[in-house]
Amino acid sequence: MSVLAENLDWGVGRKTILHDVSISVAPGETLGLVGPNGSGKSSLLRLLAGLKRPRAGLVTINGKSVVQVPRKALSREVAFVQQSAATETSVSVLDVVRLGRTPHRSALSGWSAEDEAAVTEALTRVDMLGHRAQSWQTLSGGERQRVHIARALAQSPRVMFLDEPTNHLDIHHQIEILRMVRDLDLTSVIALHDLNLAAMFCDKIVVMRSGSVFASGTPAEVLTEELLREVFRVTAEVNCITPGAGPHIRFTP
Ligand SMILES: Nc1ncnc2c1ncn2[C@@H]1O[C@H](COP(=O)(O)OP(=O)(O)OP(=O)(O)O)[C@@H](O)[C@H]1O
Repeated sequence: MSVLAENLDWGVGRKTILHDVSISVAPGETLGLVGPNGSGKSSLLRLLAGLKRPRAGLVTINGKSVVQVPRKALSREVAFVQQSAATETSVSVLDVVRLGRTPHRSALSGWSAEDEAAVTEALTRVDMLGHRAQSWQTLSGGERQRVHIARALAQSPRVMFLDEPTNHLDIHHQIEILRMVRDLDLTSVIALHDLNLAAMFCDKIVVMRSGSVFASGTPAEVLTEELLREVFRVTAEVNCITPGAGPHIRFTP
């Protein structure tokens, strides 16, 4: 499914938070959203997921305006892993991931073998099946993050929005989660702070600055030494070590 944002404006009160933002994600593509703190990445993801309405502009997923699709129907296609999402504390890991199946069930339908298979597969993919009976409250920060990703996967979405999904994760799980999202047959938009991971796993990168798109393109086109200096205020060497792979950034003191 394609995701298209056209000329989005959004703000709170008199404050403009996003201005004239346009992005386009082709079916199956993984788009990385990068930018300094406060540049508007989470706000843009909320607009893309239909949780907020833009003041101007339009978000369409597969040609349909997200704010016009009923929420349950949207949840069958679109999953959103939000930053530090909260969960009721007195539930098990399995309960949390089972919630991901809600959009696919009606009031009358029982728990099906398909639901069970989706939950088991999601837990396996994030390496949390062995924790399924554990209370969510007792999980570590990285384990909680992986369970929230599993809940989104259990939705069997065709589009996924992820807000800093690698937060709290050790380097093995950072790489595994991003590899999995890239390799799944879905369209994804991922807000990320680690520019080397963005270069490794994203087909395209959009760089946000002060609520607007500063640059967009392939990692090699976008992640230049000049852009890193101008947008992120860091000096770095950018090298393409392996032909065909993304650029590698070495930050210099
Ligand atoms: N509801 C709100 N009311 C007032 N200001 C807001 C609101 N939501 C976001 N902002 C402001 O909008 C700007 C963009 O915030 P946003 O969370 O989208 O940035 P971000 O790029 O995701 O940042 P970070 O990298 O720190 O997570 C920030 O300055 C933030 O303080």
